[in-house]
Amino acid sequence: MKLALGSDHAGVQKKAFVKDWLIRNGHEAVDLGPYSEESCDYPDYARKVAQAVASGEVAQGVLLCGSGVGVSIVANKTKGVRAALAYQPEIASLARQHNNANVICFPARYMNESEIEQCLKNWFEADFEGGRHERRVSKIED
Ligand SMILES: O=C(CO)[C@H](O)[C@H](O)[C@H](O)COP(=O)(O)O
Repeated sequence: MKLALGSDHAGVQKKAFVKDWLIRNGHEAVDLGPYSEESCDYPDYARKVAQAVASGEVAQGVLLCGSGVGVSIVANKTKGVRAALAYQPEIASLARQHNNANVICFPARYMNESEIEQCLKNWFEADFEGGRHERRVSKIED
């Protein structure tokens, strides 16, 4: 799968981990920045990732900031994006199963690499369940 990645300075190290993990697991990772730990503003990068997902340039996105909250707020302002803040593996599964989320957001300052890895595994293993959830997701799009 082709994914776009973005963060702010707080997420840049864990973004590198996610990028490496994605490539090792057969995905294509488009890193939209930032590329250093110099202080920057998460809306700039979250918007880039959200637009890449909404345009169909990539299938899904991964965003990181200190708490994960800022990037998820920004990404969810782009029509067609359903960004989920995944802070534990079950939430990552449910974000796909119930919400058909297409962007996963991580709190880089509050999760270690192993916790992020388990969330990524769950995210890719889970499928949207449709049914009653289809109706609810349609209401989001409306
Ligand atoms: O936007 C955030 C909160 O939702 C992120 O956690 C940012 O990474 C954080 O605000 C950055 O803070 P800093 O003090 O400028 O490093």
